[in-house]
Amino acid sequence: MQPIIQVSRLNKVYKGGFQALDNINLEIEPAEILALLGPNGAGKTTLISTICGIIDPSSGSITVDGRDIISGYRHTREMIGLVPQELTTDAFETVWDTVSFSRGLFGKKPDPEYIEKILKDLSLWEKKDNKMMELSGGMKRRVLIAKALSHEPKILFLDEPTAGVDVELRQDMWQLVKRLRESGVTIILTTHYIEEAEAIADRIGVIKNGQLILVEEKVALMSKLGKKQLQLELKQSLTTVPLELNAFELCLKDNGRRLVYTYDATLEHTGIAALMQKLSDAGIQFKDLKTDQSSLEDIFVSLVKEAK
Ligand SMILES: Nc1ncnc2c1ncn2[C@@H]1O[C@H](COP(=O)(O)OP(=O)(O)OP(=O)(O)O)[C@@H](O)[C@H]1O
Repeated sequence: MQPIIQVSRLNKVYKGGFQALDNINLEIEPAEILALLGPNGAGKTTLISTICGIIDPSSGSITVDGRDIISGYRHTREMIGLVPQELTTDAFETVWDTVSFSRGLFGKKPDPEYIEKILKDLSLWEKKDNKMMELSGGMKRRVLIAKALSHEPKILFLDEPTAGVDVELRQDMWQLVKRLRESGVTIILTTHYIEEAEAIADRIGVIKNGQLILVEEKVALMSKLGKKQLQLELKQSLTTVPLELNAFELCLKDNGRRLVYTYDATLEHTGIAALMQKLSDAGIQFKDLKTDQSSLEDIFVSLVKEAK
């Protein structure tokens, strides 16, 4: 299948010389949900703004639906809905007017039935005649999503969609994103919340210092979560791991005072019983033992550290 978005060797150097994107290559499939994770200032907003045509790339190319975003700007921009991070709406306009106006900006004929549907989907129907300034922060954020969907885009970018929203609204948004994907919309979101990526993404990309340091299927990434570590604090320190324990690929830490065994917790036979037997045969005694499980958060933190 042809990717709906293809980013090749993309670089962005801002005026003043700061390189915000460094040789980004990325393909996004139709109707997938891609979550972009990364620390503050990593380049997430710059990347999505460049794909949306709001920021000019310094070099490299981007195609959307097979068309170049610069030479085919009209078509590619029409394909895209963008929900920005900042709340930018006219305080005195009503919900209905602001959403309808956004549709008009794309030269689409008015379609009150469609606008009604999205307002209902976003639980905004009761507020359709309210002025923007009369809405809560979470509602304003939903209006931004309604605006982004007003011209029926095939691709939706959400820049930190649930920053500062309550747990209930966050769950609603996740449901909405999944429903949109089921209707064939491709979704790219940036987030600081690892549990958000875990809950809805098909793939996860990690950006650090303008570089895409990883893009992986969430399931594959999560399978790494099945890895657990058994930490054995030894009574007497070792200088090396005895040969007869080679099969367990143990790691010796803390100047030989700690042995670490990494195993797959999802397997029926973890190898722990066999390890215990071998340790006893070798006369290795331990004072204490504990297990650690890596979370997506650990994986993320270590990836970001490694990339320094
Ligand atoms: N117009 C600009 N001129 C110069 N530098 C900029 C400009 N916009 C962004 N930057 C810099 O580019 C880097 C990436 O910013 P960007 O907003 O893309 O990060 P981000 O990953 O979205 O961060 P956050 O999670 O904080 O929103 C930052 O160091 C930022 O200061």
